[in-house]
Amino acid sequence: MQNRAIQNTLFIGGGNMAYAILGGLVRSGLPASSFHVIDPSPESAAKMAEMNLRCTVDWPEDFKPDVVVLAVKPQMMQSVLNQQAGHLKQVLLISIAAGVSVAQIQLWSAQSDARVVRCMPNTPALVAQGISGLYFTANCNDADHTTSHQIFNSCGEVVVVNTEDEINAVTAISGSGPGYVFFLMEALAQAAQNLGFSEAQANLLVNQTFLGAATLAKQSDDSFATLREKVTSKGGTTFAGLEQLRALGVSSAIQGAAQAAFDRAVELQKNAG
Ligand SMILES: NC(=O)C1=CN([C@@H]2O[C@H](COP(=O)(O)OP(=O)(O)OC[C@H]3O[C@@H](n4cnc5c(N)ncnc54)[C@H](OP(=O)(O)O)[C@@H]3O)[C@@H](O)[C@H]2O)C=CC1
Ligand SMILES: O=C(O)[C@@H]1CCC=N1
Repeated sequence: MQNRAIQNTLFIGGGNMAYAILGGLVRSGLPASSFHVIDPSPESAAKMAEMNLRCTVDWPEDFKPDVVVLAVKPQMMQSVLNQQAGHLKQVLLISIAAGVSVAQIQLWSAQSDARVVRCMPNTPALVAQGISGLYFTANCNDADHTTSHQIFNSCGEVVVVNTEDEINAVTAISGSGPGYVFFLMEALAQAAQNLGFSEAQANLLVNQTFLGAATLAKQSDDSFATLREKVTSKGGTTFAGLEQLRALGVSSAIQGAAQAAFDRAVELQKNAG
């Protein structure tokens, strides 16, 4: 059973990530009238209209939200919170911005006791296959926990972290993670085309390989390493391919990518302050 707050939620920022979360929420069966989006861009308004969601440039005087999701770029957060501070008293503030701290949100919204949740979702939320990290400030009440879980469970799975720094780590792994995965998919699809497949065939081969491997890994008790070994016949083709990945340092490169994303989240947090 949904509580009332989730059906009274305003998003500030209606870009890619807001669209994905709202897509998950609407597909979960919540009425479009539960939500309102503020975004100055006509493209965002058009995309929201596809889901029958109201999107305005200014604060809607006829919509009094219980929850406000802060979904603008980190660099915009200070000016947005300064501008909207008068509307944000008593509401639950859920920020999805990378590298913007609870202290900054409380300072910029002029509410030192604001109930703030830092959330790090990812774009597969759009197809209810997201994963979101949630960090709750101590002054969030039980209803805030329930509401936040309901919002992000409607878009996939939820992991609660106990320290704010862990949200930067979630950002580096699953927040940015789909970007790394799509990068790998692009590379494998290019390899398929190099071997003579059409673009459509290449995309089908790659899509189903990633989907199948991820589904198998999720449903299996085997570790990722064991699953990899089960594909790799002695002296066979996978072995030859993996040798090349090892020789080129792909594992270190991926760990380096996650570290760079983490460092950038920390840097954004420092610069924003
Ligand atoms: N994309 C992702 O995969 C993820 C993103 N995030 C976080 O989500 C947040 C949004 O990212 P993303 O959706 O990718 O970014 P987008 O640029 O797609 O969306 C931001 C939107 O906010 C709009 N905007 C700008 N100024 C204002 C304003 N004053 N009031 C209301 N809206 C405004 C922008 O309009 P305009 O374009 O006209 O400036 C744009 O439509 C970021 O903080 C990011 O860290 C978190 C997890 C994953
Ligand atoms: O790239 C970014 O900064 C955002 C945060 C995680 C995914 N996209």
